[in-house]
Amino acid sequence: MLPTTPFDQTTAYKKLKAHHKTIAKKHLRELFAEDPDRFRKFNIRLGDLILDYSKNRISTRTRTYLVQLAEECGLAGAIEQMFSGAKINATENRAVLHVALRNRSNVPIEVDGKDVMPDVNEVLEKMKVFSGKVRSGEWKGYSGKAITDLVNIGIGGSDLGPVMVTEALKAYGKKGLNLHFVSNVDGTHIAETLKVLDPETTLFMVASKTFTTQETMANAHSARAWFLEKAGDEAHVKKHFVAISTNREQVEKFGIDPENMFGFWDWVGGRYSLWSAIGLSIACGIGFQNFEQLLAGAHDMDNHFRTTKFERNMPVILALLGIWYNNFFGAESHAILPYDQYLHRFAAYFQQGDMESNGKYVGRDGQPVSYQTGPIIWGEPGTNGQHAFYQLIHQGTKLIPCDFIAPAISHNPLGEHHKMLLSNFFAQTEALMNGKTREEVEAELAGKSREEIDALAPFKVFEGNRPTNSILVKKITPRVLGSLIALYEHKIFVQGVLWNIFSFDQWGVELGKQLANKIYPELQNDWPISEHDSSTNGLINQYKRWR
Ligand SMILES: O=P(O)(O)OC[C@H]1O[C@H](O)[C@H](O)[C@@H](O)[C@@H]1O
Repeated sequence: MLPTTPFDQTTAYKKLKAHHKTIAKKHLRELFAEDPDRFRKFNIRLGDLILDYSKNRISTRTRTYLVQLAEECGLAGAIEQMFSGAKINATENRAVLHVALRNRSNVPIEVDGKDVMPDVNEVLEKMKVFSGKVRSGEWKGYSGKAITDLVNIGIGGSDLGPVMVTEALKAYGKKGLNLHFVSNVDGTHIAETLKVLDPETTLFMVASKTFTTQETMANAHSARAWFLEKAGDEAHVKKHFVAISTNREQVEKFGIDPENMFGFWDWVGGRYSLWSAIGLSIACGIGFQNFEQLLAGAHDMDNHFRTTKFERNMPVILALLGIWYNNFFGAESHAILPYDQYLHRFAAYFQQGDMESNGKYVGRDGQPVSYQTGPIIWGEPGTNGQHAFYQLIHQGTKLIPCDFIAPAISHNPLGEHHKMLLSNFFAQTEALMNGKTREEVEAELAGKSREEIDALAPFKVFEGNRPTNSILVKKITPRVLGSLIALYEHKIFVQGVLWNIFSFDQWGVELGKQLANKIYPELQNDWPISEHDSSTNGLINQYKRWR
């Protein structure tokens, strides 16, 4: 179902364009001074999460127009299509049903007339049994010892989600069971990982939706060779290798017992797959009950997203604010800044989630779009970011909307640390909003000569008016994390709908794979190459001389 009017031709877009001219002149300080009730008007709470979006360059009128934009672009219909299993990933002719993976209500969801929930639950049950055995020590390696180390071998969506979540929920980890993640085809990654491992007590999880990804297959073969060097007998492989994939045939070809295969389906996108069997390392790391809590948290957000009016709908509001800066203020990037060390891979995770989903210039009608689509996503945890790149956010020439995320309760309540951390969290959004006026700077420099003040003051003035969202959560529990991830997933979905692009394919990634596959055979001998441009030839030939 394609929208009839392009995004930038809708009535709401035109209204927003005109409205932008007035509101862009306003300072956030003025908006707050005019309306003491902004916090109440611009916050949304769901369970243990609160989104305060009052420090944005918006008024209630902006929100009204943005919501109209969503309505005109057919968002309500699009949400229903996704939840009901329509094949909205049209270029691959697939449904998009990560919501089914965490559908704790078990209400049937059909794809091609078949309810997917029994299959989903069957795999969850298998994950429960397996993770239980690994954690309890019942699962034994070939020499009869319990497993002490799990190595997830996967890349992209088969790596980033499990890494991010197991790091975020490290406080729920199990002593004596260590998790490792190998993704890069650079031999250093697997070599350094294996250095500290013992084949007798190591279990590899080869995670790949397609089971053909070059990097993952190369790492899996090297892991197998390393294992067999000590274990000797091929028959031992089944105690130390499991597969997570949609491709049974390739799994068998690799030599992994189908008994040890955890399946999922083509309607699970790689970057939305941590809720599926791809989350097996998560379930092993934090325990299946906690994994279920993670699913439950996502399900809470799914229900909120599906049923709440757009004005009060967290993912919709986050998405619309992103569109406001991206398409009206010309912002090119968006920073995600968690004030929580456990969330140190959160921004990296959503680099794939967002940029692989919405990094597209062709609309759903096959024509190039006439407006900006997905932003550049980046970020690091606070306070480290403050001492690195915040200078540019405060005083640079670029507008960078930021999401600040923090838990009220720390898992590690050590002395005054958490209060210090949170005082930075609150202070930064306030400072980004207010900036520092010339008067304030002069007051600060009181006592210095007029000459000194005039020389220094321009550099110490901050114009402020930098927009931020604050997401304050009670504590980073599995349930809260589930909601938080689903919040961003749906934000991405909403933006894709409004920009009228296909958010669930990734043809752009294919090019890199094809090109590498073409050059790979050319590196098998020492003959000079002349088939490429002079730069590529020059580099390859130098490499051949040096290696
Ligand atoms: O899980 P796999 O089939 O090995 O795919 C791993 C990754 O491959 C490519 O990079 C895709 O663009 C990603 O979306 C995917 O997550």
